[in-house]
Amino acid sequence: MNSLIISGGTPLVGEVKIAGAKNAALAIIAAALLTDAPVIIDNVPNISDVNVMLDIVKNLGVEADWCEKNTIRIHVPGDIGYQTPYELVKKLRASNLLLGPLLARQGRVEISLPGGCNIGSRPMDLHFKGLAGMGAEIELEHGVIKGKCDRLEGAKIYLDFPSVGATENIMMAAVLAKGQTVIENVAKEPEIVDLANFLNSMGAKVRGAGTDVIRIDGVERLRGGRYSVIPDRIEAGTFMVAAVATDGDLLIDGVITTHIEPLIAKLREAGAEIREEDEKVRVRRRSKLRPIDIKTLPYPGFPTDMQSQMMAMLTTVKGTSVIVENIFENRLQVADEFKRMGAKIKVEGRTAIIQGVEKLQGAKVKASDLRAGAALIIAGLMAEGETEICNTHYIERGYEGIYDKLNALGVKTAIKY
Ligand SMILES: CC(=O)N[C@H]1[C@@H](OP(=O)(O)OP(=O)(O)OC[C@H]2O[C@@H](n3ccc(=O)[nH]c3=O)[C@H](O)[C@@H]2O)O[C@H](CO)[C@@H](O)[C@@H]1O
Ligand SMILES: C=C(OP(=O)(O)O)C(=O)O
Repeated sequence: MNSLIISGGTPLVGEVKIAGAKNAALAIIAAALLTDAPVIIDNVPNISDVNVMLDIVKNLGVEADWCEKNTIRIHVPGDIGYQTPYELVKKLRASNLLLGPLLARQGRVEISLPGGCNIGSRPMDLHFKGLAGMGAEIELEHGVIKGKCDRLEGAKIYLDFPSVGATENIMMAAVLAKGQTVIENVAKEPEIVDLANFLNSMGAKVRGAGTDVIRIDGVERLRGGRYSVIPDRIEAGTFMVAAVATDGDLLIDGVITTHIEPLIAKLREAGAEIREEDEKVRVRRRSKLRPIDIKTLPYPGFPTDMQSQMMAMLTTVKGTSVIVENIFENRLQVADEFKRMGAKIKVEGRTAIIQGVEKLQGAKVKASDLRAGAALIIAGLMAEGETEICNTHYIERGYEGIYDKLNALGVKTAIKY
């Protein structure tokens, strides 16, 4: 497995362009299976998660290819398969988003329990409950989710927790169902709204995305079309934190600031200056950084996908910062890697107590998930000397052209094979 070598001590200075949102693009690719007509999707990030998703749908018999840089074309002219192989789905958590579309389209699905990063137990009970409420029979046999149904029927579904994936799966299943589906206590993430906008652009009737209740009136069929994915708020946030952590000065192109309000608030509280300039955001320090407390929560709370990067930044902020991780129980494990670099962090259950140190030192460390990898890049940039980050495949899951972007900002990186 490859490692990334980073020479520390360079403030990030310059301009960086943000790619399309991974988590919106993955759901939209799955949703494109709901129509027989061709669909063109623009602003798709060219990252390994998207390429694995394309391989999975191609394996089902779907035409799915890049037609330009960041543009894909998906076409499902007729019947497709309903079984997805373990070898592919083990690489990608979001492969579970095929459940709703395959049930709606084919009336049948067999998909191995999805893989992905080791960030927590990640059950799928809410996906199953919602789909079963609409008439699907779902069971788990030898690690394979098996589902079948006649035409799904609209239903009233309450989610015990506002799960992003469950909201998306139920939404996608409901657009072709008979009658109205009402989903309560849904996730409100911007990627949910993007998926709803995409579905509506194809003729679906989805209302309320971005609020607690989504209402979907099922239609007979969807048409094709062309749609552009929203910018990736987590990639943007990662560069924002990196700019502040390295005492740099970055102009970030492609940020919808309303999508990252909790991050902006926390960075400002820590001493950052964040200014909007012509649809770009300029980020640098305003003052010496101060310790802060963070609690991760479903949107519009502070995103779990930005927690590790903030922890990296806080390792050298004088005083005591506290992070509570409420979404994924294993996401504080990155603290052990920061400790190899000289950080002082105590983890108790879901809480990390960070005592700021003067400096981090470069070390050999290991990414255990995508955002931990991104956070270790930030720590490597902050540290004295060289940092070697093992398991770069995690980073490549979600950051398009990350090494080139860093190099363009003056950072020396190398890949060790
Ligand atoms: C591809 C994608 O969009 N990934 C994002 C999505 O993941 P994902 O859709 O998997 O995250 P969920 O919102 O479903 O999970 C949130 C919490 O709900 C729990 N849960 C979820 C489903 C279920 O059936 N039962 C259950 O208990 C999970 O264990 C977790 O504690 O949202 C997460 C939370 O914002 C992000 O970190 C991921 O980047
Ligand atoms: C956890 C993430 O993604 P996934 O849900 O695809 O594992 C992430 O993007 O940080």
